[in-house]
Amino acid sequence: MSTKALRLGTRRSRLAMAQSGQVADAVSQVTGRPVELVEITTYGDVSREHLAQIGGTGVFVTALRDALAKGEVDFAVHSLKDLPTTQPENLVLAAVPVREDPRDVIVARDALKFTDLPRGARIGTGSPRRMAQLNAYARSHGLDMETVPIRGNVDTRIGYVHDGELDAVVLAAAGLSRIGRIDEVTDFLSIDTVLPAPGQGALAIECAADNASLIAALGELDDPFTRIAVTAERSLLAALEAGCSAPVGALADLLADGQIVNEMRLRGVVGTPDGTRMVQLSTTGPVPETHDGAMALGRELAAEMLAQGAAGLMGERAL
Ligand SMILES: NCc1[nH]cc(CCC(=O)O)c1CC(=O)O
Repeated sequence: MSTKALRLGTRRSRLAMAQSGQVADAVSQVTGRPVELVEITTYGDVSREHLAQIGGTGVFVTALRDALAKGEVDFAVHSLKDLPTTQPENLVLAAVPVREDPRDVIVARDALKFTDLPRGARIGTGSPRRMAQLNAYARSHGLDMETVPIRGNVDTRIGYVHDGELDAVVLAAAGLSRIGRIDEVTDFLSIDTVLPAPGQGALAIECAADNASLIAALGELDDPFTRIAVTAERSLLAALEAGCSAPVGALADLLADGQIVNEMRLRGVVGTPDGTRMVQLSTTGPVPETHDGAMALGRELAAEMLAQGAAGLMGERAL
C-alpha cells in the first residue's frame, strides 16, 4: 500500500480546520498514511452578504468540490448540514462518522438560560429555522424577546455577547465542541423547543466516485446509524424542496427498548421566521435498513407536512 500523503481539502475557518484536523487524525489511523491539509477559500468565506441573500445552498462547498473534481485534493470534510441534498455524480460521501450532539445551544451574558432572558432580550441568529422556532416558543410561552439577524463565524458571533451588543446568540453544540468552546454554552436548547438543521452535528467525508481504494479506506469511519438518520433528515429537506438556509428543522433519532434499538423517530418542522405559523410533525417506525428506506421515510413525512401547508411557510424556495 502507498505511503504517500493523502491531501485533505479544507476551508480555513477555525471550525473547518478543527474538524478537518480531527478527521485527518482518524484517516491517518485507518489508512496508515500521513494526511496533509490543503487550505481552500470558498465564496461563503469571502462574501460579506447575508447567506440568505447570496442564496442557493452550498456556498461553502463548491470550492472544495471543484478542488476534488480537479484532483487537487484526495478528500474533503464537510459539515453535513451545509451540504446541498443533491449529490454530484463524480463524488461520493465515503463516510458519515458518528454524529455529535445535534442540539442548538445559546451562549448568553451572565450565564443566563434561554427562559431566564429578561424582557426585550436580543438574541442573535442568522438562521430562519432558529428564528422561526425561538419566536414561536417565545410567543406561546409569553416571553418577550427579539431575534436579531447576524452572520459570521462562531468566534465572531460569540463576540457579540462579550461586546454587550446582544444578550445571547444561538449556535450548534457540535461546532462549539469541535473548536473547544463548549464550556461557554449557557443553555442547551431542548429538541422539543428547537429542532436542529437536517444533518446538524454530523460530518461528511467526500472523495472522487472512481477512487475505490480510498472509498473503502474512508468507509471505516462510517457510522451506519448516523448515515441512516441524516439520510432521512436530508430526504425530508429535499422533498420540501428547501435549501440549507430554509426554515426547516429535522431530526431522526433511535428509540431503544432497554439495550435494544428498535425504532427510529423522524421529526420535522417548517415555520415562518416570525414564528407565527408552524407545521411540525413526527413519525415513528422500524429503523430503515437501507438508504432507499431512509429516503422513503423522509419523503413520507415531507408529504404530510406539505399536505398541512408547509410550502406556504418557506418563502422563496431553493432551486
Ligand atoms: N451554519 C454554519 C455551521 N455549519 C456547521 C456548523 C457546526 C455544527 C455542525 O457541524 O452541524 C455551523 C455553526 C453553527 O451553526 O453554529
